[in-house]
Amino acid sequence: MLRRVALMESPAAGLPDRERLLELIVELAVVHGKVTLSSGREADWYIDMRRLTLHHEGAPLVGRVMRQLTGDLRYDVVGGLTLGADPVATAMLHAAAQGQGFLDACVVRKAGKAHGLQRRIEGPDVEGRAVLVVEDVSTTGGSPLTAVEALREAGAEPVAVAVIVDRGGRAAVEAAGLEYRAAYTLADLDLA
Ligand SMILES: O=P(O)(O)OC[C@H]1O[C@H](OP(=O)(O)OP(=O)(O)O)[C@H](O)[C@@H]1O
Ligand SMILES: O=C(O)c1cc(=O)[nH]c(=O)[nH]1
Repeated sequence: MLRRVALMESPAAGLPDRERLLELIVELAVVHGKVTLSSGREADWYIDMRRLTLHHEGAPLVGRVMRQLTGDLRYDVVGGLTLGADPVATAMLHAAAQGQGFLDACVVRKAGKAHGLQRRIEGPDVEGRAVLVVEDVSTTGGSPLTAVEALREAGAEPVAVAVIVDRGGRAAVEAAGLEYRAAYTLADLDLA
């Protein structure tokens, strides 16, 4: 029990994981200024989650917070559309490896590879397995839904979509009949 409490706190700041991760997102990832989003839409701010998910303190926190967010779901593979999803999935794999049980990760390519084994989904085989689809930030929900489609084509069963920050993807994912979980909303980041 003592060990579990210790794992849920960020040693660097002495804060609970969820609070420290939120601090880091605001500090490292939120950028104000004109940007074009993946969907082609214009926006006045951007959340560059790669600055967080590839950060020495951010990555382990991402793994623990996302595992806590999805602790009641049954899945044994985690992954999503490359590139944003990749460090989220591997952080969760490492968090799981430090606890009980196991978790494999996968990477869904944006397009199938033309050489080598020509796989669209990289990593251990996902056929017949329950997969949690993840994202760093979700705006239209298009990226996780592309991953869901590719995983189904490969014979996997996507069980839910989990994102670190929801920028608006919930409606599309839920309309596609999938459960959607977000660790933080725009209100948490004072961006709503
Ligand atoms: O909800 P959506 O409208 O799909 O937008 C969000 C996506 O945008 C970003 O990735 P991006 O498309 O910039 O590509 P990258 O992961 O290769 O950086 C982000 O990592 C999400 O995957
Ligand atoms: O919609 C996007 O493309 C997008 C928004 C955002 O805040 N961050 C990001 O990486 N992508």
